[in-house]
Amino acid sequence: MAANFDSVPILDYNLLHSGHKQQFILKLRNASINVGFLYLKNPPVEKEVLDSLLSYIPRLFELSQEKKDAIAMINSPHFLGYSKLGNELTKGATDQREQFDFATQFECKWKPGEPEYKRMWGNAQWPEEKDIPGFKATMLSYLSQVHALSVEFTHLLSEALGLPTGALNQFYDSPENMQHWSKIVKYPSLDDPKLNSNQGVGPHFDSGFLTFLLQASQHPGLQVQNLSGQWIDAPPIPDTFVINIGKGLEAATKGLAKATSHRVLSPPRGSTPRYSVPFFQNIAQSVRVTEHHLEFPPEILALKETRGNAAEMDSINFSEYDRGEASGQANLIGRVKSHPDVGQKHYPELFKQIFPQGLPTPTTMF
Ligand SMILES: O=C(O)CCC(=O)C(=O)O
Ligand SMILES: [Fe+2]
Repeated sequence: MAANFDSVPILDYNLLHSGHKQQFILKLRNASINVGFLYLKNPPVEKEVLDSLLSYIPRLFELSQEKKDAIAMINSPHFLGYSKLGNELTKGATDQREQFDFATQFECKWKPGEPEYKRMWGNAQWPEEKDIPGFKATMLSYLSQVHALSVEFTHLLSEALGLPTGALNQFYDSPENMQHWSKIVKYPSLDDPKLNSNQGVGPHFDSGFLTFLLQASQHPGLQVQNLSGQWIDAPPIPDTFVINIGKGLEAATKGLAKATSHRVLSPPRGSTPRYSVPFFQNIAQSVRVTEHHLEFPPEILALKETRGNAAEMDSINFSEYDRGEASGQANLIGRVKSHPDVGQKHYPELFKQIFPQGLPTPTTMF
């Protein structure tokens, strides 16, 4: 029997600084092995920065269509920029969300002849300062605070999995050689005449190490799939982030830490839009996780056996990690599948391998 879950555990960051670190670590062990998701209450991000970001989000989407299109993702070999509603696919079906993909600051280092995936990291496209003064600075300080938390979290996670504190550092390059992604997402309600399904985002796994999600409005809609395939609600809880494990971390731990499928349902009729801000922690692009071996204590490995494995899931996969691909390549394939038009323009050879028939016709699933 698989160890199933029927809710997402809540871990209080304050436990770490009030003499209860061990309690936190034990909860993190359970969450990472058995659930793949957790809420982090009282995360160490300044309230001022959070409030400022929250107040910018509706204004960002209220920019004119012309200004949004000026920074469209199709301009960017880095898959950064604006995607209009219905421009993104999850497992071939259209997602009903509008979004801006941003990232931590990074100058593209790719040179012709080097692996293509290195071209994927580079400058974000930002709206013009005069159109939304102060937004870029706010977003960058938000990203740098969440980034600091993500580094701390990999250390906590190492301890939770019975490893030395720095054991996961081998998957990282020095900070100036790393880029991490984030995006700001709007899910319109079913009142929007442009919607042709309730798939805010379809069932999927995240690709990287850890995701730190800010649910930026008070809407339910996020759901997490448990081992028997049921969808468990993960509604917004004040002063929390939702943190989940990506396929990269799952592969690096040979399935001990679990990546969990999740999705978002569009807000119902009569509702205001739902907003969210995920931060995706990357690992070094050249790392092949299959070449790294982590030595877990037997009593921790035994917990994986007790958990068991999930039934087959209707979610997109990142099997490239297990096939020995560089993590950058696994991510690039994921991006081309999600944004085929951008892939076709900037990575035509890879695009042809993935979509030999040309641009896919999206399916819808109301
Ligand atoms: O918007 C959300 O709450 C989740 C988004 C998500 O899972 C993703 O973009 O990977
Ligand atoms: Fe996700």
